[in-house]
Amino acid sequence: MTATLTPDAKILQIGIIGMGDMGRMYARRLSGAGWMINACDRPENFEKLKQDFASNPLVNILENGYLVSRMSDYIIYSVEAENIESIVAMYGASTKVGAIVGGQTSCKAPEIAAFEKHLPADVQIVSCHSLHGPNVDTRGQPLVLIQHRASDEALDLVRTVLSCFNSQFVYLTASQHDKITADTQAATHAAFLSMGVAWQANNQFPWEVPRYVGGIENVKINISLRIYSNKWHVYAGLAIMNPAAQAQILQYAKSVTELFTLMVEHKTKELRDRVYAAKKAVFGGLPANHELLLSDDLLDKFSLSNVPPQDRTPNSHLSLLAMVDCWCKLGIVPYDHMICSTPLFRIWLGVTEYLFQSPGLLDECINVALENDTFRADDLEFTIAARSWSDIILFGNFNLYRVRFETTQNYFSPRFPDATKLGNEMIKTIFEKTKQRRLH
Ligand SMILES: NC(=O)C1=CN([C@@H]2O[C@H](COP(=O)(O)OP(=O)(O)OC[C@H]3O[C@@H](n4cnc5c(N)ncnc54)[C@H](OP(=O)(O)O)[C@@H]3O)[C@@H](O)[C@H]2O)C=CC1
Ligand SMILES: O=C(O)C(=O)Cc1ccc(O)cc1
Repeated sequence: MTATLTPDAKILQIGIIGMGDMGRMYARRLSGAGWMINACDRPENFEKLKQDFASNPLVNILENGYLVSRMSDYIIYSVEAENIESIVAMYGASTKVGAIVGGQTSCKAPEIAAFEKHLPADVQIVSCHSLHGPNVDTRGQPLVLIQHRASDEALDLVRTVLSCFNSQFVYLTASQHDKITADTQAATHAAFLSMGVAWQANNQFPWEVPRYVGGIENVKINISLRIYSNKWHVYAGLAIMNPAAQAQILQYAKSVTELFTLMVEHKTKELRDRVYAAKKAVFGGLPANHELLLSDDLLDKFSLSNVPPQDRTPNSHLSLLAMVDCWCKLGIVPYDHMICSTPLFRIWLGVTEYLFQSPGLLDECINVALENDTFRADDLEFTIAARSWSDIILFGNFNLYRVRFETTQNYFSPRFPDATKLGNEMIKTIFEKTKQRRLH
């Protein structure tokens, strides 16, 4: 290791390759803590990036990843997962002798494979993953560190640099990371992506529809719009490139289809037995005094709609019934994965818990599912959407994923500013409210 790798020396130079949403957030926060940053995006973005960071003397914008790699002691690749192999193939050989390299991609198997293939043997590998989006307060959020090919000293250095986020470090291997994040993210995203496609297919903006009123509906709308306001490749990458994720998404689509079939066939006993078996598997281990993570009062505050919450229409909540059924079929107890939970996952778990554990609500939902056609057309489109997302992901088709995602993104885009504002508030409030009893 070179002399510059002393943890407390801020002469250490940090490289960031890929100055998109996450790269910029890292550059701002790390330079804010006094670290010197060398950063680049694609060469064609050089001038614009230079202008954007002109007022920050600690961020040195360079033309490309060769220059960043040559000058920096700890380099973070913050690029699209789909392109990690080709980008590391370009710049990896220029990495400064003895430096540490890591990546921010959401799926670690391809990232680590690219590092092993293209980085010189003297380079150490410590990867990371902030388990939240670029606009979330980093404090208290999980930040995974993967000491893959590195000394304890190198891990210490990475920890020292990233400690300014005040996140919660979680130490995992790459394969543990991929397995756990598949459990927390894959089916969660599939559910919200399917809601967006279904609403569009029925040509509706749900906050304008009186039956989409109330706490749980607010969460569905805000989070679905939040996902669609992000970049398509973030979700495509973690779903398509993580083999463990594919099994989850397939099972989610299967659960949606099978439950919907039981609903339209009015198979009361089968539906009830199946839902209650899932409830037992997922929530049966909770202590008797377990307090619900969320309450309707809390969630009623975050509505894009003008309709008062007391006019709530009971919903069949197919997306939530299927989520718990999916966890049950795969033997997943979501509470075991709180160490790798994103804000969206925690909220989604809170909502499922609310539906399954609030007295009377689950029975109301099963009755609506069997006897009431108010949500039938929505549930049909939701089922088709879930199947369609699972096909796209299983075929590994990035182009089709992009087209499908961006079509729905365009449809909802006028409401993104409002939804983002409301979503940030919602995440902040829920985070504060649940701080004392986060389940890890
Ligand atoms: N957004 C999120 O919520 C989170 C994302 N992540 C992961 O972090 C990574 C980055 O995500 P995010 O910042 O959101 O995505 P962005 O698309 O905003 O950022 C990626 C950046 O890398 C640039 N890039 C592409 N090729 C090169 C290259 N050869 N040299 C330098 N830069 C290049 C891209 O340019 P161009 O756009 O021109 O291709 C883009 O600006 C992804 O792997 C994602 O999965 C992790 C946690 C959360
Ligand atoms: O919270 C979520 O699930 C998000 O949508 C943000 C996100 C996206 C990708 C990640 O790798 C981590 C977090």
